[in-house]
Amino acid sequence: MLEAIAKADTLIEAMGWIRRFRGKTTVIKLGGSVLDDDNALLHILLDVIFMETVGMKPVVVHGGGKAINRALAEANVEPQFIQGRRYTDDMTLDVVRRVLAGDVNRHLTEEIERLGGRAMNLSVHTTNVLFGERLKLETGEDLGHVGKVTEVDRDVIEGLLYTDQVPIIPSMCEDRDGNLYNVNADTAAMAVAQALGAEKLVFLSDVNGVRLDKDDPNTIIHSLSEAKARELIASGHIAEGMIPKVEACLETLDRGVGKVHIIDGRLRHSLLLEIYTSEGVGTELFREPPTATA
Ligand SMILES: Nc1ncnc2c1ncn2[C@@H]1O[C@H](COP(=O)(O)OP(=O)(O)O)[C@@H](O)[C@H]1O
Ligand SMILES: CC(=O)N[C@@H](CCC(=O)OP(=O)(O)O)C(=O)O
Repeated sequence: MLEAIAKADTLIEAMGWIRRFRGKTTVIKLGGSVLDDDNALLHILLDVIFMETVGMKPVVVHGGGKAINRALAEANVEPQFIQGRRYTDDMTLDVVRRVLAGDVNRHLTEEIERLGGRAMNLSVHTTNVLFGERLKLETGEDLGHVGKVTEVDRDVIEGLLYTDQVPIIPSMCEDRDGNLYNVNADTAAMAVAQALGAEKLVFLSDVNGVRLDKDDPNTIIHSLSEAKARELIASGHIAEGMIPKVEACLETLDRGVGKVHIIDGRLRHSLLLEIYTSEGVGTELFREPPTATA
């Protein structure tokens, strides 16, 4: 009996948070690292279903870099990255379309349905909602079929949210002529969060947050200002895959998304802990208010 009462207490405690976020959109970015961990993924998807059940509006944008690497290895193709983006030739684009917009996208959708939630896959194989153009690097290097999102079909996404379905969106886009592009999933999530004016954008990765020393979890920075983040990128403390993630966070804050977090997808219920506890988990990025001039 006491145990049941404690459970009821927990529900009552959560009521304030549930009220606060009911009807608000949260964009959740799932990266290759958590997509590859079945146990972590199970608990993330349960959290997503819980959010949807209590009236929040979760939208999932996903990558699948590791699954793409595996499929390329089977075809004896060595992955090639330029400034954190995958060089994407015709053959690689076919793999990205099959693996990311096909297998991974379908798997996530089917898992949510299997666990009792409702989800809809919005990919280039079904209904595409991400439109864009070829990405040109300032250095002039050619990335092949790599794109950036310039337009998001809000109506389709909001239509699903209205009918309590979780949209599942892979990081590919299409241009006006029907050409397909491979998009970095962090930047795709950023574009979706901006277009929807999301309350929150949460990146689920395989680290506990942004760290001062990338190999030491104890050096996590819980609250990171824009100026400090830029300093850490310039000094090399923020490196590799964390660079596009932090840059996407900063650009998102510039465009009116309420809160941006990088959290550990392997920590059980990290998504719920982020939303329903005052301390939160992981790293929250923020912009300093403009300093008043005399
Ligand atoms: N300062 C840092 N703090 C935390 N992680 C960092 C940092 N600098 C580089 N990283 C690396 O960034 C990785 C996360 O980026 P990435 O592998 O692209 O994740 P995902 O697949 O989840 O998108 C971490 O596993 C870590 O190795
Ligand atoms: C252009 C580009 O680099 N696209 C990425 C898209 C997937 C991705 O970003 O996946 P993660 O989030 O798992 O890293 C790629 O081909 O790997």
